[in-house]
Amino acid sequence: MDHLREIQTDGISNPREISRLAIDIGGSLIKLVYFSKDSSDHEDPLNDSVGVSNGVNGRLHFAKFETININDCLKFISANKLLLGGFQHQENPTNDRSFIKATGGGAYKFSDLFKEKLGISLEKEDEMDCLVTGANFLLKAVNHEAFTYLNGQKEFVQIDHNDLYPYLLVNIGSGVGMVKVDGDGKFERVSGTSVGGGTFWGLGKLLTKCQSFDELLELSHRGNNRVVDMLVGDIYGGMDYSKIGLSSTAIASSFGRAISNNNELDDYKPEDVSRSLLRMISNNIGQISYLNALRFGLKRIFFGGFFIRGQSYTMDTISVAVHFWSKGEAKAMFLRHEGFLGALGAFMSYERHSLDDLMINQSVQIPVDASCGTDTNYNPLERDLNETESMQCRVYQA
Ligand SMILES: Nc1ncnc2c1ncn2[C@@H]1O[C@H](COP(=O)(O)OP(=O)(O)O)[C@@H](O)[C@H]1O
Ligand SMILES: CC(C)(COP(=O)(O)O)[C@@H](O)C(=O)NCCC(=O)O
Repeated sequence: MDHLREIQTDGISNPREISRLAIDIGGSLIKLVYFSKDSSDHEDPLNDSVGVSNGVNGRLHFAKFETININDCLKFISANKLLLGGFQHQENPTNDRSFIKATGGGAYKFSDLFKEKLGISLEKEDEMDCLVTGANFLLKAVNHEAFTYLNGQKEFVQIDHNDLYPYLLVNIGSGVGMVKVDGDGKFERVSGTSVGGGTFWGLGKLLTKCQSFDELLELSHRGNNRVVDMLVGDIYGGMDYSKIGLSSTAIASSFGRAISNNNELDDYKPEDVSRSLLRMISNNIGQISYLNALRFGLKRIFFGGFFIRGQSYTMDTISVAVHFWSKGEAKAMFLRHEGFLGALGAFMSYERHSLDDLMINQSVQIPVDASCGTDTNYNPLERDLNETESMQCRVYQA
């Protein structure tokens, strides 16, 4: 995890310019979102497009840590002085923060630890609320946020703000939550499954003995699931079962091949096991998602959560499942800031409350000019942003 810290510190040129931190502490990962003011920026009273004044230019930064390494996260916050208000600090130097917005189960579990180690309270925001706020924010404010992925082709989706709702939001974290979203703050958690990212990582670790999630993913790239999975053709003597629409190469039973001989786990290559597991879990989530979309007549399904990690195979499997089961009626879409929805929602929640004590009435409006990675050689078609992205944005005074 150390490398994550190094990468993330790169973006902070002047720690005193950091302000407004929000945190999402999940079952597997801790996600941080924080704002840094551009050092050259002067508060600008002009903002004709949204009718508010005193905007501050800066960047939103994203960082993540494994929840089991929470001490690394605490050190990162401390070392980079993320708890000190940056631009508001100059105006009122005595106004140090005493709380940060936090969501996810860990906001409860680790509340005392934050108080003890950083002297800060975690102001808890509901996880589902934050997920939806984060997703709506990204879909409305960020160019090139949502994309489809089918047959290796990534295609960005133009979001029509007037025709965004309803949609199904599927967050694949440790477990999986499925939320029907009808508008800003209007949503219902309609389903979920415990077979999610934690299952892939946990089972994968036991079966392959690999040491990190990235290693498990790496293994899956090299694997062949057909060695482990039982295909329709294995059962039907190489033939399709065309009467019910199953080709001979369709998986009839994930891991089913392991019963057909006397092989032990050691007889299988870890990469084949990893690939089969990834496919099984992705396919299952795709299918359950489609069934829930069907329940409510939803055509659009947005997938978030760090299980996805921008992985072609994962996205392709989910997309194929949605496409297959819906007969092409429903569309699977993915989000570039996949794992940061909750943290972004918590960040946005500063706006919804009185910030008198905290921010001298400063609040984030949806940044109409938000765009991603503006000053790097950014190519949204090629980059996986999970680790290093920051987003140009503007914070407005209410
Ligand atoms: N570096 C990583 N370490 C552990 N799990 C990871 C990592 N990157 C991606 N994952 C996957 O992402 C899942 C967690 O996704 P996330 O959206 O952060 O959920 P949570 O809020 O439950 O932590 C893990 O269960 C695992 O499948
Ligand atoms: C309990 C949770 C909301 C916690 O969120 P997470 O840390 O997994 O992102 C999630 O794991 C979940 O929705 N699990 C599925 C439980 C179920 O519906 O069966």
